[in-house]
Amino acid sequence: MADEAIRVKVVCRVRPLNEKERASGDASIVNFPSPSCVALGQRMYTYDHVFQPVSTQVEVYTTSARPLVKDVLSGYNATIFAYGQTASGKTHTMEVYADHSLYRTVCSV
Ligand SMILES: Nc1ncnc2c1ncn2[C@@H]1O[C@H](COP(=O)(O)OP(=O)(O)OP(=O)(O)O)[C@@H](O)[C@H]1O
Repeated sequence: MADEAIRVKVVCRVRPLNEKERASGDASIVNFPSPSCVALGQRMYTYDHVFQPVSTQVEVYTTSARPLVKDVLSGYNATIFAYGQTASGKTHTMEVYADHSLYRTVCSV
């Protein structure tokens, strides 16, 4: 199927370990064998794109949401939703404008 005909895209964002997790000595078991792949031990999961813990809000917005904003402004419908277990970073990813460069990016679409 041609890429433009694929109407649903799934991206995965892996958040960094938080302070509490680091303080308890937790270690990440997630590996990134390719830009679209997450590995948990022997299990591999493939997505349209994978954002590693170092990814920024700007990177996530630019890759995932910005094209849809353009489509919506052209009169098309689009939906973005976040799915994941509690504290996995859904709110952070959807709502946190942590730096001013993102705001500029949003404003300039
Ligand atoms: N990419 C990230 N970089 C830094 N901190 C993050 C990131 N993603 C999430 N966090 C932090 O992890 C914590 C949990 O994130 P968040 O509240 O977004 O999770 P959630 O999936 O919305 O949780 P819930 O389902 O319980 O509402 C927050 O303190 C948030 O600031």
